[in-house]
Amino acid sequence: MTAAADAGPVDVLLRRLDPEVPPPSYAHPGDAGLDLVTTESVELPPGERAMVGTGISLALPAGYAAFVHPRSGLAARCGVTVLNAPGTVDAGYRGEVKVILQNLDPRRSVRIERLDRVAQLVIQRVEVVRFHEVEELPGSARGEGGHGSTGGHASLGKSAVSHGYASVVADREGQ
Ligand SMILES: O=c1ccn([C@H]2C[C@H](O)[C@@H](COP(=O)(O)OP(=O)(O)OP(=O)(O)O)O2)c(=O)[nH]1
Ligand SMILES: [Mg+2]
Repeated sequence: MTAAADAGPVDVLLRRLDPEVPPPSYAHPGDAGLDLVTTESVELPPGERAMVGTGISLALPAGYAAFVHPRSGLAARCGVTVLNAPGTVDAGYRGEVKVILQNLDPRRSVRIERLDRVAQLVIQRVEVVRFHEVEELPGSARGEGGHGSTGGHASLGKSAVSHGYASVVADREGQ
């Protein structure tokens, strides 16, 4: 058993702003996400977004944050995702947790009903860092390579694999 599992659950203060909203709970032991319902009914035409309430507010312990993630079932079935995924709920935030939903289906309108489970909250420990500004950063195996430097996706074609993504972008821009 790990040290984290030994420590047991982290205590989080919860306020329910709507008595019909169930307290967030894990569907199965060991799940990372706590389903969030919405208190609002909204119609989302193709491409549209809406910020909806969840009927809860939290006081997370210092050193923790809650992240609003999409639900994969809603995304796969209806094309509805969380626009700013993952939304960040700061430990000091005392307002209602909101979800910014977007319908990415290009054709179908999606109706969200009050008390539908629309997103999931993942609560995690976060580090507080202190920056030390320097003129030069220490070297590393990766260096400045990024954004596809290790090889392109098949759909980018051969050049992406042989030259890296940066040169594909340059080709497209006619450079
Ligand atoms: O999906 C989200 C994202 C954020 N929030 C709340 C909690 C968070 O602590 C606060 C601020 O979020 P963020 O920092 O992402 O937004 P901002 O645009 O930077 O606003 P601010 O200037 O208030 O920080 O809004 C939510 O309820 N849901
Ligand atoms: Mg902010």
